[in-house]
This record gives sequence, structure tokens and C-alpha cells, in this order.
Amino acid sequence: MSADRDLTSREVVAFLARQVETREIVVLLGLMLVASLSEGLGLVLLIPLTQLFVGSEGAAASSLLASLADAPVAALLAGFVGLVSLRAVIVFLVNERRREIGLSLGRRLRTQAHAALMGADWRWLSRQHSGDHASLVMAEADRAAGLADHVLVTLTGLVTVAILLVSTALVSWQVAVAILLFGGAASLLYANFSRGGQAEGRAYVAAHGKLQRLVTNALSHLRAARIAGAQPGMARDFDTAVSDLAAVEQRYFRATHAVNMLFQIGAAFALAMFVYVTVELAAIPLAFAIPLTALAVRLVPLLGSLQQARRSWQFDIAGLGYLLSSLEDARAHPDVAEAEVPPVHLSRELALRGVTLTYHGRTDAVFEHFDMVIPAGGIIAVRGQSGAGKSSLADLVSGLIRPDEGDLCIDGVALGDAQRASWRRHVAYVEQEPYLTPGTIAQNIAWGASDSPDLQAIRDAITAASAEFVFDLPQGIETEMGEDGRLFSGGEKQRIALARALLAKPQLLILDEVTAGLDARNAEQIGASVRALRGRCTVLILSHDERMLALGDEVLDLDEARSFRAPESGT
Ligand SMILES: Nc1ncnc2c1ncn2[C@@H]1O[C@H](COP(=O)(O)OP(=O)(O)OP(=O)(O)O)[C@@H](O)[C@H]1O
Repeated sequence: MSADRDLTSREVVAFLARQVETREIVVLLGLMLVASLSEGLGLVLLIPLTQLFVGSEGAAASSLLASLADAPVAALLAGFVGLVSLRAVIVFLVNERRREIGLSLGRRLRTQAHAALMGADWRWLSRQHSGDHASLVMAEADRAAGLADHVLVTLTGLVTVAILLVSTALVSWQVAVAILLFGGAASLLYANFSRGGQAEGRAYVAAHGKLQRLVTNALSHLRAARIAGAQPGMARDFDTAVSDLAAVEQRYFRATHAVNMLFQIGAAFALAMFVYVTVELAAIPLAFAIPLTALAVRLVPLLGSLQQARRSWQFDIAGLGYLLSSLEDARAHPDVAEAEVPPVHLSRELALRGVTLTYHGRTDAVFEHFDMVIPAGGIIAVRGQSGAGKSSLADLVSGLIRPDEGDLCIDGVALGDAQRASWRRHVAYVEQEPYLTPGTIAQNIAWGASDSPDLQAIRDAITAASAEFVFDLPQGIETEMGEDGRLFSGGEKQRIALARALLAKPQLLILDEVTAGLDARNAEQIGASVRALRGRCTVLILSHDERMLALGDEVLDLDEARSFRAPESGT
């Protein structure tokens, strides 16, 4: 997943406009307009107030100001306090709305990213890295949501600048034009400095993603790393990734601070020019010069926050670009959607017909025009060297992946995409390292069940999986399993995973290397459970383990066979 091209501001605004409700934007813009108007008016009111101290000589520049100058002092002061208070209240409301918009956008982007990944095709998904997914759903969705805030800050700033300029023009149009020209030139100059922002943002996405991948990988393989003594190497890789990320951040902040420094110098120069023009050249009376200076002093930090928002915006656009291209990529590889189709029921035979499967980036096919027929209720063992295609066969018969050519057929009917999705619900899969959550045994067994199963069903599944040791535990099925089931042995974990599979009452049960590394007693207990399923459930055993292969009515050797038909002895 990557995003290598710059997004234009128009694309970003169009995307955000689609995500945020128009009503919300209209309310916010209205509030921002009132806040800016009250600020502008408040500053204009300074003129008659200043005249109270410095006199009104030469001060009648417009009829509005002339009428204000005649107003009673108490009214002027009350108006000033009222306007400032009104602005404070509105700014509070604007900030609340901004925060809400940002938070709900973040939530929406996170949900969209998660849904796109969850809904992607398995063959595409298996080529991706879970660290990238974590990075996308957490960090990049946040950064993309932060963009909405930068846009709103920019909009608020621009509206306020416009109103302050109008207020300035009410006092002196020459000064307003001078500010406009100077501000325009400065903004063009600063645009140059912001140009590299998206490239810096992309470097951040890459460095952050690398670190996230390393952490995700290290955490899921900590035991193996400890035993293999790989920790020093992992620590070195981690240090490098942390330093790379810090260097990217350092570059970004240095550039940002340099732009700020230049802005401060430019602003001081502009302010000096402003005072010089106002007092020396234009000889504007003090009653105007003081409020004009107040306007200028207000404009400087405002323009500063605008250029700051512009840099952050450029930087965060890279996050949005990455998010959008990842969403596009995931959605271009959709998993099959479950539609309203008649339930698939295996009562005679499960077959692969003329199946060809070649993985992305590989030239050799794992299966080429492969045929296989297994009878319902039978136990079929599949052997083959590593890489012969045992797991791929499991993915094909479970309907997880679609072959490039050929069909998965149940009772002679080739399954379309919607039926393939429906068929999956009748398949249970137990793998070598079962997925276990840090909950109780009962919660782990019930994991994935569509309806919450009753306790008796869970107990029956435990018995069917030869996992009765659970009943002897002090807390029985309520015993905590620890992360990844760390508090249990490999054999115990496998039998709990088998109980989970049996609870689902599957039509097809796939056991993928379930006895790898288990002792004879545990393997025998699993074997006894499998034998008891004969005639009740179709079982596919993928294994290198002779003890498991011996359970099969027939053995399919993937190193030899390019087609396989098991006799109907299972039913
Ligand atoms: N997602 C994938 N992308 C690319 N190639 C893949 C992918 N999954 C599997 N392969 C390749 O397909 C071939 C069959 O892999 P598969 O995992 O099905 O073999 P296996 O018999 O289960 O191996 P093992 O016993 O080692 O688990 C291998 O060459 C493997 O490298």
C-alpha cells in the first residue's frame, strides 16, 4: 500500500466535503462569520474610545465613525465589552463544533479503513502486513481527520483576515491596500517554503509504517525470538527504525521552525513599515493610528497561524493520500459478499473440478487443472512436502479463496461467489497455532459463534474434543487463558481450539497440522475425537504427522497426485 503522488488542495477539500455534513459546515461558517464580525467591530470601536484620550482632531473619516464618535462613553464601553464577550462565546462554540467534526471524521475514517480491510479478498490480504493495517486504522486515520481541523482553522483565519481588512479600510483604505499587497507577496513567498510538506509527510508515513511493522512483528514472535536469541538483532532494527522516524520528524520540525523564524522577521519588518507609513508618510491622526496598530498587531499572529496551518495541512495530506490509496486498493480486491442464497448443504460429495491456482508474483501454479472428489462424512488425510499446497487446498475447499480456473462443487453444484461465502459458515478450521483471545475458556470456545451458545453446548463441545481436563480446573470453563492462550500447553490449546470448531457443528472440518509438536498422548486424544466424527462430518486432515495421516479413510499425496477421488466409504 502506498501513495506516491501529491494530492491537490481541491481533492482534499472535495474529499472532506463528502465526509462532513453540509449542515455542519454551514452552521460552523455562520458562527465563524459572526465571530469575525464582532472582532472587526470591536476593533473599530477602539477609534471613538481612543479619541476620548487623544482628542478627535482630524478624525471624521467616515459617517459610521462620525456617528460612533458622538455616542455616549458608557454606550461605547458597553458595546466594546458586549462584542468581546459575544466573540468569546462564539469562539467557544466554534471550537466545540470543530472538535466534534474532527472526532467524528476520525471515527468515520477509522471505520471505513477497518471495513475495507476486513472486507478484502484473502489472497490480497495475505500479501499485506498487519503492521501497515494497524498504522492505517490508528495513526493515518487520525492524521487525515486532523486535516479537517487545519481546513477549518484556515477558513476561520481567512474570514477573520477579510473582516479585519474591511475594518482597516473603514479607517484608511490606503493602509488596507498596503496590507493586502504586502500580505499577498508574503503568502506567495511562504507558499514556496510549504511546498516540500507532502514529501515530508510521505517520509513520515513510510518511517512510521516501518516502525509499526517491526513492533507488531516482534510482539507476535517474542517467544521464538527469545529462544532463538534474536533479540539483539531485533533491538538494532528497532533502534534504526526509531532513529529514522525521529530524523523525519526532526526535518519537519526544523523546516517548520525555520518558516516561523522567517515569518517573525517578516512580520516585524511589516509592522515597522506599517507604523512608518501610518505615522510618518500618511500622517494619520493618533486617534486612528492607535486602533490601526491594534488591527495590525491582531493580524500578525493570525497570519502566523494561517501559515502554520498550511504547513501542517501539507504534511497531513500525505496521511490522507495513503489512507485513500489504501482504501482504493483494498476495495479493488473485495471479498465475496454474502447474499441471500439458498443454504449450501453437503450431503453427497465435495469436489474441486479443473482447479488452477497461481499466486500473485509467482510463475509456477500450485494447482493446475486439479480434480478432487471426497465423499461427505469421510475423513481424508492430505500429505505433501512443505510448499506442496496443503494450506492452499484448505483455502480452496473452505471457499476462502477462488481458484483462477475451475470450481469448488458441493453435491455436484459449482459454487458461485455468494454461495462460496455462504459455504464458509459451514466450515471449521483448526490451525497449527490456534488464535486464542485473552479471555476465559468459555469465551474462547464461543468465539465466532453467531448466537451465544448455552453452557451445555460448550460442555458437549469440550467433551467431543477430548478436552475434559477443563472440567478439573478450579475455575472450569471460566479459567482465563492469557494472551494467545499462554497459560496452557500446546496440546490443551489445540483441544480447546477443536472444541470451538466442533461447537459450530461444521459440515467440513479442516485440521491443519494440529498435532505438530504434540506428544503421543495429546495426539491420541485429538485422534480419538476425529475418529468419533466419522460419518457425521467431513474431515480434511493436512499433516506431515503419520499418526494423523493414519486416521484418513484415504490419503491424498499432493507430491504425487494431480487428481484424486476417494471411494465412498465414509458414509
Ligand atoms: N499468499 C501467497 N502468495 C504467494 N505465494 C504463496 C502464498 N501462499 C502460499 N504461497 C506459495 O504457494 C505454495 C504452496 O503453499 P502452501 O502454504 O499451500 O503449502 P503447504 O503445503 O501448506 O506448506 P507447509 O507444509 O510448509 O505449510 C508455496 O510455494 C508457497 O510459497
